[in-house]
Amino acid sequence: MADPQSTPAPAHPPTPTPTVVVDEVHVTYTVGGGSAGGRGAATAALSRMLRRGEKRPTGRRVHAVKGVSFVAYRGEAIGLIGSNGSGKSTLLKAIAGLQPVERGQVYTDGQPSLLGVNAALMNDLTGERNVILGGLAMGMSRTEVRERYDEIVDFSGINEKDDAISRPMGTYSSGMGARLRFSIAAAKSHDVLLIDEALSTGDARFRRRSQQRIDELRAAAGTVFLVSHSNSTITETCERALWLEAGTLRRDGPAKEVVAAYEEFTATGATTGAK
Ligand SMILES: Nc1ncnc2c1ncn2[C@@H]1O[C@H](COP(=O)(O)OP(=O)(O)OP(=O)(O)O)[C@@H](O)[C@H]1O
Repeated sequence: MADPQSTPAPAHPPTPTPTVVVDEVHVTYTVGGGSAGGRGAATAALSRMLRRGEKRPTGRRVHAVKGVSFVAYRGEAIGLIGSNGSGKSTLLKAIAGLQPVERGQVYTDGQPSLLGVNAALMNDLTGERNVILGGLAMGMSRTEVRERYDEIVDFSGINEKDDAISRPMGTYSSGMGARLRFSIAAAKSHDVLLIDEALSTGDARFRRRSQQRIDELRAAAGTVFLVSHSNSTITETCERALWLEAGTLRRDGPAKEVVAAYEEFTATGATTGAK
């Protein structure tokens, strides 16, 4: 009988589990066109009166994402790169379900969480209150938030010099705010974590810590998407990258190869669709 020690079972790589399927997605914004609601309602009404009889202008359409398709799998960290205005943030918002899709479909397995530099924390409240509210908003229980509180504050590093956590968030530098936001979001494991530029504002030490945490989140079977203009952050953090240009997917593959192609493209000054 064969010794089971000496004849290892044939290696069958585990079947990858899809977590996000983006199928021919189009996202369009309508800009202007005389919206009567909100802050400018009186001005809009006045300009309508003055223009009475003129043909009403229709809203200008910005086709931000144009037929993008890909499948993301459990355990992947995927970088999104591309010129300003190429549709990266819009695509993340569409995956998070925060931006309606005009055509096509987004399927996600589990709840996606979008962590943006502008993620809504309250400037008037202290860092401490924001950690609690942010934790609750992400679906943690009060007990979980209490248990993780010190860890979140330590991870953010914002209390290293003084007691910044007891100050209103409005007094933080943009880097400090971004670090606290990342720390709150990263305290919980996510099925699909979408990070928009949050890492680029931190200092080198914080970036290293964040990368480690992203690796842990991936190991906990999540999928991480990371939008960044730092090519080195993308290649250090992600093994796969998607390059968007003017709303279309130019390349999808190993991060190093995609970043190299993008660098070649930017070196020639051929950027299109820049804001
Ligand atoms: N709320 C909005 N209303 C109208 N147009 C928008 C809106 N948000 C984005 N756009 C437009 O959609 C296009 C894609 O923008 P998006 O922010 O997704 O690009 P991006 O690749 O994330 O850019 P950046 O690298 O500069 O952050 C741009 O032309 C932008 O002007």
